[in-house]
Amino acid sequence: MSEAKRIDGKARAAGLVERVKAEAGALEAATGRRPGLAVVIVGEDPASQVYVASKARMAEECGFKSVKHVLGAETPEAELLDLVERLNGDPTIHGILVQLPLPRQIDANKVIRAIAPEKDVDGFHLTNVGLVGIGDVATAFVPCTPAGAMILIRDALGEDLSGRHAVVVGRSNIVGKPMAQLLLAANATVTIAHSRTADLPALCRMADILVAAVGRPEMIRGDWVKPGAVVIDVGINRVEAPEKGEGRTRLVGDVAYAEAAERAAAITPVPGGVGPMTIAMLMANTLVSACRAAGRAAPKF
Ligand SMILES: Nc1nc(=O)c2c([nH]1)NC[C@@H]1CN(c3ccc(C(=O)N[C@@H](CCC(=O)O)C(=O)O)cc3)C=[N+]21
Repeated sequence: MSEAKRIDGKARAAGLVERVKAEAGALEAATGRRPGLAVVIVGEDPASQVYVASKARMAEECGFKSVKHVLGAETPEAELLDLVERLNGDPTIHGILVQLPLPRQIDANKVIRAIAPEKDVDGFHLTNVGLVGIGDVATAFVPCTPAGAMILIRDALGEDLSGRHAVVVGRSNIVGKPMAQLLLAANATVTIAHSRTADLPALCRMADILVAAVGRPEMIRGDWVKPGAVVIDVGINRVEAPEKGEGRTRLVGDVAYAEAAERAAAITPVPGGVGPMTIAMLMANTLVSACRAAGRAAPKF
């Protein structure tokens, strides 16, 4: 039985971060300006706290100014909108990320629309969504998770995906839809599947590129994978791990890794796959925003 190549997203992300760091140094040397990233978190969700902490750590690692705003879980929407307005007007801040999900009293769509599109390093604002929609991925801020996944796919298969069938399982605005659009922009033939798709296993077996973004632990089984496929697992699910002891947990993806690895040509692990790439792309987007604000040509990632 042949074993798939394990795609090392952690190492690839570290390489990207090194490049971001070097470019940030060059920007500062030329203009005296440092990229600035503001991360806003509302409420105390422990998982969110961990992600926010790693984003702040990585920003500092890149030599960025990094600010974190932690607001109480009961914060009114108007107060968050005020903060976004202040960050929009702050010339030392080039990227604004409002951690999702938000508490129920806050309309996330309204908040995202309040972020200045040129500081929307998550790529969630309608302007950036529209730019990706028309295929202008060079101008847009592309959402970090699909952007990072796309780099791994290009590493495996090259720039041009003509003739390849990509199946994206999941239709969210933050992963599934933009992922499909990026694959289309690279000339892949794209199918978007979701919970209402008929015979999902059979459809997945047709995929040369299989992207799993459903949020269901190990839902995609080994026999759903076409032999030789490239499998990108976007899922990050925390499950109980009694084998590690009472009350312990571990992370698994949306793909049953060991089974799928027996058939795939290449596959991303969880952890250590798409997750670290997401954070690296956030740094890349923030650097690009700072370069644009300084009127300098931005590097391509
Ligand atoms: N406005 C907004 N933008 C986001 O980009 C955003 C968000 N809200 N809300 C939450 C999700 C989640 N997310 C992750 C990023 C990296 C890892 C990551 O690096 N994971 C590591 C493992 C981390 C661990 O061990 O817990 C890995 O996969 O190897 C995970 C999750 C970004 N998100």
